Amino acid sequence: MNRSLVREGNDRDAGVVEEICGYLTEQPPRSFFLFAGAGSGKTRTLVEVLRRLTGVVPHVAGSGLGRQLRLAGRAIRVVTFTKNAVAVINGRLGSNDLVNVSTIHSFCWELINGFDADISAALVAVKQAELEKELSKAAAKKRGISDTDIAKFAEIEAEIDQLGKTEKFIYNPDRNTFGPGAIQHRHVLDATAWLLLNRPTLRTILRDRHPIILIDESQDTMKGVLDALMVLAEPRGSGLTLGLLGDHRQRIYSDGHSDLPGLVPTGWAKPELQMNHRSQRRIVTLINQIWESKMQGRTQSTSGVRQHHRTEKTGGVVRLFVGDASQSANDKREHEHWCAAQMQASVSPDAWKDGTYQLLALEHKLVATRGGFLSVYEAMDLIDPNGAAPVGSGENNGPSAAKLVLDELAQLEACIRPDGTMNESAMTDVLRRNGSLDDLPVDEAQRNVRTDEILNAIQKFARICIDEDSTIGQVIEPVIAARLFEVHPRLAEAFADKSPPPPPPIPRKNTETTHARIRRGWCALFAAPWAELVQYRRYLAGTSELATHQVIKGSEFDHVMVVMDDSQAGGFLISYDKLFGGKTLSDTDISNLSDGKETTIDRSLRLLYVTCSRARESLALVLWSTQPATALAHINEKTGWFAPEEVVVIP
Ligand SMILES: Nc1ncnc2c1ncn2[C@@H]1O[C@H](COP(=O)(O)OP(=O)(O)OP(=O)(O)O)[C@@H](O)[C@H]1O
Repeated sequence: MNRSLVREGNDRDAGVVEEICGYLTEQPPRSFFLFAGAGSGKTRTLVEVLRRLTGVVPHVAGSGLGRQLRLAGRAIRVVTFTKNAVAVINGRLGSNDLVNVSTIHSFCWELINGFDADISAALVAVKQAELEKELSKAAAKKRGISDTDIAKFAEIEAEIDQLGKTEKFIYNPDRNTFGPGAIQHRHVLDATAWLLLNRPTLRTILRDRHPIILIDESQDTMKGVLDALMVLAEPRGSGLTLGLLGDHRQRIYSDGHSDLPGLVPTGWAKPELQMNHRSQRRIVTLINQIWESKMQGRTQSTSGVRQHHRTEKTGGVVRLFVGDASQSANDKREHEHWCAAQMQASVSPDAWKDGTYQLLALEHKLVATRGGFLSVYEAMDLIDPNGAAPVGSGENNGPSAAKLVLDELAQLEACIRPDGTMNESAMTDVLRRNGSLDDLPVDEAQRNVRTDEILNAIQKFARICIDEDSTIGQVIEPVIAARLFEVHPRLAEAFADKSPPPPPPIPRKNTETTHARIRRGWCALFAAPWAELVQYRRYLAGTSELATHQVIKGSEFDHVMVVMDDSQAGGFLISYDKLFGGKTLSDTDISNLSDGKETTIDRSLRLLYVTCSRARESLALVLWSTQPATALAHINEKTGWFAPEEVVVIP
């Protein structure tokens, strides 16, 4: 179905809702891929389609579909990337029994939960494939299979054995689950993808429940699940219709397909949203230019819809600040404040004050450095790499084994007055809430002994807590000794073990067993400053003005500063310095390029695209380059992205 009317201005996309309703109500219905760029109003489009298909807004074909769904007890399934997105769609849609909205994790778990024997078979098959991959990787090593490799194989084999024996699996889509039978997010997605392809009953159940599935952020949706659903949706009329919404320019996870639009079957419809309702003209122009730039080192195509800004959004301020990467982290932080002051002078006196702009960093380690909680973050990352940082798709509570320091002790610390004394009534509340007073002895004398023990421990805790030099190990010592709270067995065991940490592995030379990594993490956590926890907890809770690109999916802010500092990024997959010409391409980049494989430039460009497109009004890009003069020359002569007055040298 083509849009019969050519629309202009802000109404350019006004026909897309009707177009999609048409595809989904045709006989047989037609799957589609909606190309929806940054700020294009994807959520609004989705909600308007759902309203029409379920009879909330009168629509002739839509109300017919709604009636059929209701009579058959079926519902349209919407899969989104974050819990927040689920809440937004449900909020806008209102109560509607013909639509189920959930994250991909909940969707998959609802589908497979209870089929324990099947989950076991699927996970064993997936792990077996992983083991075979590890075996052939190790066998190909020049120096032969190492002892650590053998230990790693044994770990995987033990996992396979365990999974094969598990009779009941437990899982919570919103947080990491522990204990017998507990499986993690990745397992649930892997098992679902495997089962959809290998168990016909599950396919029938899915089609019976949800004849239409709409998937938001499809560019980042785990390939395995997406592929399985795409198989089920073919041929047209198979009983399952898919609607994928996405923007390949905004792909930031390696889980997603590298070229989703290229994989969409030919019979699918491909509607497009062309507007960017979010940003001012200058920002929209910049993101168009970034995407279209044919720079050296790029393999991904420049395909994608050139966006139009709203007619009334004709302003916007963009600056690129370039400084020397060899400065200390503290100097960089101070200079970033200086950049904010320059932005304030260019934008308005009310903008760019502390707390009024969002700082986006490349990755968690950089945020942790800027936020002053690097030791705690690195330790938590060793303890549980999946739980240490906020990911945006669920509640971020940190590693669950470290709950004592992240939760109960934070509550207790909040009862300490600035002079170091305790607010006793607040403290009693905390103890009561956490069940610490439940088991007081009945005998009065013993009861008094126990209460004294508790009070002494709390006083000691308070004293150590307010000392800025205290380590986490020192603070928790009296708490554990007096058994003030229930302590996770893994924390208790790690604290009791006084052996030194194992040495860290040499990067790219040797691997490390999971056990050794976790042990290093606990040792690092006990040695880390207690004072860092405050910032770390804020970061986890999402209340800090610092964030990484991963958690800002779908978010928007008036003023955004993107800090680009490869030296503190802690990875080699991304390099802004290469993107802006401060560094030349490596041999690996050049070999990837000639093999047509994704390069550092491809990944860095997409990240830049995502971060820049979060800004509504103004955008400051701060590049810390190893060769600032070379980068500046490249920026001015080669990119064409910035006017001369938009490029500022950091003194
Ligand atoms: N038709 C519209 N008219 C006016 N404003 C709109 C319209 N559609 C969306 N907006 C506004 O534009 C902004 C971006 O919309 P939204 O967050 O839904 O975009 P998105 O497509 O999800 O973007 P992204 O993929 O970048 O997260 C929001 O502030 C939204 O309220």
